[in-house]
Amino acid sequence: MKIAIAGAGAFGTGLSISLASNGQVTLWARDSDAALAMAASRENTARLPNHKIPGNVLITSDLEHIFAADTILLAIPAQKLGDWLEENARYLAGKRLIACCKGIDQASLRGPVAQIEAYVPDAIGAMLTGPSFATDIAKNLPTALTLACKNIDEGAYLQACLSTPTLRLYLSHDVIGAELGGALKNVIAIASGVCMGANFGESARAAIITRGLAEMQRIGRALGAEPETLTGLSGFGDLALTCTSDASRNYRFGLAIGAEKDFDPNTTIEGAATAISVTNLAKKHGLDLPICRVVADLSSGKIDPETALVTLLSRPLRKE
Ligand SMILES: NC(=O)C1=CN([C@@H]2O[C@H](COP(=O)(O)OP(=O)(O)OC[C@H]3O[C@@H](n4cnc5c(N)ncnc54)[C@H](OP(=O)(O)O)[C@@H]3O)[C@@H](O)[C@H]2O)C=CC1
Ligand SMILES: O=C(CO)COP(=O)(O)O
Repeated sequence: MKIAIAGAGAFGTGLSISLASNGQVTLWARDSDAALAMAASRENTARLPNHKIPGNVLITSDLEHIFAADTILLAIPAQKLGDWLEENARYLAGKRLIACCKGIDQASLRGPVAQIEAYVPDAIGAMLTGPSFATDIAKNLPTALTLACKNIDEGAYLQACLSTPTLRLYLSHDVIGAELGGALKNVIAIASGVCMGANFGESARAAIITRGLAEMQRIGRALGAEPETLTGLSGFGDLALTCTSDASRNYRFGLAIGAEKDFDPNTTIEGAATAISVTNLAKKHGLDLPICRVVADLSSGKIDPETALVTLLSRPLRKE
């Protein structure tokens, strides 16, 4: 298997470091200066500083190197994936394309694998997702992820090739569940951060995490996801990590909203755009996802944390 990674952000770089323990890997950055600097210093100082990139990672801005691989990990933010796939579709036919991003596209309301299927129908689409900070992966700390692929033989092949002694992949055929878990946990992490930033308390955060999981299960049921996926690594596992750790950018974004502080607008915050996508998806399917809805309004500055709290608490009492 010839492995390439498109997207040299924190996650793409972390994955390249980890997968290099299995053999040669190609890492593609869209910016040629960034690629040259990384190749010279063997470090991604902008996105993943203080982690050495091994010599068997070819760092390039030349897409030809990506297209020479049969297996391409897509570590490009979810809102940018569709355009990238559309632009490069003719070179991606027949390849194994593994989405490593977490989100629902705002324009199409599709998850990452559905985007692959839409733009490159004859590729083998898969999803790599679950609780994993790029820094932990780069340090080869023990990590367990879900590899979801509808084609179970291809999935098993990818599981074997992309696992390392410290990166343990569990196989699933439930692509929709894996897409939804990764996407929604970021939305709930923002809510969790807002809760802590606004000093609503740890009990309230536990309620948000639990009711957030209920929203994940509600939309999962409507879209045909398997319940076990949403309580597995790619659902509950990633929700637990992201809702409780300062290392999460989505959680920190929520903290800043809660504390009414500024936040670097150049940070990748998948949950903000996805909150809007999910709210629209819920409308389309006649579902009530109140936490996702307030996160969409908080992220776009339409409401403040107090209003969000009143909105959530004043809803009619109901059965759990
Ligand atoms: N960081 C983490 O711990 C984890 C991240 N993920 C997921 O991985 C995905 C990427 O996140 P992450 O790497 O952290 O983000 P970063 O912000 O660190 O990097 C984003 C990368 O995407 C590139 N990029 C942005 N827009 C485009 C585009 N239009 N075409 C091609 N490349 C583009 C950026 O290039 P440039 O530098 O030139 O702007 C940059 O290399 C997200 O969906 C995230 O949820 C999943 C698990 C863990
Ligand atoms: O997805 C992640 C951990 O699994 C990374 O989370 P953030 O994008 O919030 O940093």
